[in-house]
Amino acid sequence: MPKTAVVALGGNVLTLEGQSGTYVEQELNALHMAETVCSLRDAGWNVVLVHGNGPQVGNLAIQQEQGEPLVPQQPLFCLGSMTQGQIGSILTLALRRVGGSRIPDVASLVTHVVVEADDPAMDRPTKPIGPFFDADQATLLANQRGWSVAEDAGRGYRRVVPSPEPTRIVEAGVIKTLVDSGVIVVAAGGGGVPVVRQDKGYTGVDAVIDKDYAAQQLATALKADALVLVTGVERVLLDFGTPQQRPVREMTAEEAERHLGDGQFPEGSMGPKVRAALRFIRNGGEAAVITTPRLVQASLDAEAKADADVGTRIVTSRTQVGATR
Ligand SMILES: Nc1ncnc2c1ncn2[C@@H]1O[C@H](COP(=O)(O)OP(=O)(O)O)[C@@H](O)[C@H]1O
Ligand SMILES: NC(=O)OP(=O)(O)O
Repeated sequence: MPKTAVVALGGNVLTLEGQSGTYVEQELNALHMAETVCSLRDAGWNVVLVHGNGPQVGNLAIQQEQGEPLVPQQPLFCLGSMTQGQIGSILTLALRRVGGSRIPDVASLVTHVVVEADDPAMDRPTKPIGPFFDADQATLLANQRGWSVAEDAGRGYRRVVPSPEPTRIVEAGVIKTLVDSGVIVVAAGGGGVPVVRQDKGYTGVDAVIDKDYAAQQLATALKADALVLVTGVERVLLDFGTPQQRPVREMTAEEAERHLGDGQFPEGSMGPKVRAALRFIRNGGEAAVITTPRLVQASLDAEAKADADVGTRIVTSRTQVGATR
């Protein structure tokens, strides 16, 4: 029975820092990610890809604003579904191009994720979307357009929107059926389209769910063997951004919890990744990995030698002596 990895891919991996988000940029960046997924397939893993959409959904929201009054704006949750189509298509094309006959079918699934209507996060915008601005531009845009803006992990200012906790993946059952039959599935993109339960069915709410938390929910629901959080840094760093910063090769759940409690990982960047990894382990998962596309394969190798070039592994119990550096 092949193992299953749920791989979360940051929106910032598709639109790199300094890029504006053209189609060609995203297409090229997706090819790198496709190489990683194809190597995982070659190593016998079933793969579910959960992509971010922060840069893309924010760009789309600006395009919507510019379109007024010629065409009506669509709600934010609906823009989330549009980015699932956009990025799902880019990833599918990249996988087919890189994988050719090596890979089976690829399916990108519009996915809805249930949130609670009374989640306090709905009144507290925290999720950065769209382009980066300097402080003056951000203040101007906030005044002109009624945006909430905030500083994003030392990289500049961005629009921020509510980001409630995902509680259930509506399409988890069909995703499992596809994965079990060997299909590479792109699902819960952008954290999923946020919906709340109604008497009959669901209705969308204006928010952007954190894709790392949605990926964890999905990984737990699928009883996946690994949760892989792909981002722009090879390893999680302790004392990030200080002269004392140092990489972590392996953290037990207890250590991850302690470092989170000590405020080592900022909300809106590394915090959700470490918390998602921790939740996966606490809900029965074996190992979670945080790294760049280049090191995914090696990082999933639990037997990797102590000096191997790997990312950060979050595990139930220590596998390597002296692995936390
Ligand atoms: N403790 C830390 N260790 C490593 N990177 C950190 C840490 N704290 C903040 N970061 C920053 O967080 C970024 C990852 O978060 P983000 O860019 O939001 O992720 P995503 O790839 O999902 O878009 C890293 O590239 C790094 O700049
Ligand atoms: N939805 C989401 O978490 O997107 P990013 O990973 O791009 O921030």
